[in-house]
Amino acid sequence: MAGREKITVRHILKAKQRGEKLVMVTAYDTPTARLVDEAGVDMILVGDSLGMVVLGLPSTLQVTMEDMVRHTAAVARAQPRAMIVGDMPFMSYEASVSEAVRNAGRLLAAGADAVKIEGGSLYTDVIKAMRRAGIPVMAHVGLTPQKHKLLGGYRLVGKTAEEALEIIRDAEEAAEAGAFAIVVEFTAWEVAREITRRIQVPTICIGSGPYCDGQVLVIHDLLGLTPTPPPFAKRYVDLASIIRGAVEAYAREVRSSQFPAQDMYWGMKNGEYQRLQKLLERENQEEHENQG
Ligand SMILES: Nc1nc(=O)c2c([nH]1)NC[C@@H]1CN(c3ccc(C(=O)N[C@@H](CCC(=O)O)C(=O)O)cc3)CN21
Ligand SMILES: CC(C)C(=O)C(=O)O
Ligand SMILES: [Mg+2]
Repeated sequence: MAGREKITVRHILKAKQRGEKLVMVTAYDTPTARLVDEAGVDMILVGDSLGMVVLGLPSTLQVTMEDMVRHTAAVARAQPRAMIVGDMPFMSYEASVSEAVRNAGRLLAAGADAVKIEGGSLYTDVIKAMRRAGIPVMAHVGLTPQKHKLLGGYRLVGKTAEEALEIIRDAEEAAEAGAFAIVVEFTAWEVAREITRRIQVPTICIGSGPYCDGQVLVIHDLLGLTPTPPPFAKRYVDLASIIRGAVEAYAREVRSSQFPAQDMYWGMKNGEYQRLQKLLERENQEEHENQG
């Protein structure tokens, strides 16, 4: 998508009508948000994958509103042209509609342009209430990692006609309730294609094939910083090797006294070192006099 102006919900909807693919990637901090924005992505997802790729947590279930507010604010400080989507963490929108709207409001106040919730049919009340509050909301269907315990792990979903139908209904009802886009995660490709054909709002896919209006990837997977990435995550660069190599070079140079070299340290003003020596000598003498 060309142009310099801030990307809004209108742009995202128009992209589908024009047949232009949408590009989304995660970011969790200011410098990364700046870089992915300079690369020209349409949307930055401050994902709750934060917990797994940045905070070292076992799953996304441990991620809190406080985590999401802090990292959404960090991304917003990059002032990206891309739309910032803040993931609603586990238990921030399930217990009640009013709590969901309040928590979504916190993410917008932190700088998000929209929020994302995991679910479809079961969350139409939440989607409608957010719309009523003027909060753009993205839905997320297929594999929903916050429900991995119920789903039985992080597996491909929609492989049977019954399961496929359920996912298609999720997407349709979320769109009907007012979601402006739908993330379709790790479904059989036919399911994502069917959803993409049936709904007016764009589908943003991850691990669900090419017949979608856009794609999303976790930045650490794309950069090669995830030790065991999901099978659908393409690694565009091996940053892990690059980082390890750079730090090994630094360690070598410190141990061999090559770093810091002459051009990387600085001295006092002319004559000041000699004056310092005299000051130190005088202090030494005074100490002796006081003792004796
Ligand atoms: N780094 C990262 N990238 C992601 O895309 C991502 C996260 N983390 N965390 C949140 C969710 C979880 N996702 C995942 C995680 C693992 C698999 C995966 O490895 N699937 C295996 C089977 C694993 C199992 O059975 O336990 C597969 O081959 O299908 C898929 C999606 C996608 N999301
Ligand atoms: C995998 C994407 C869609 C996500 O929800 C996240 O990064 O948290
Ligand atoms: Mg997420």
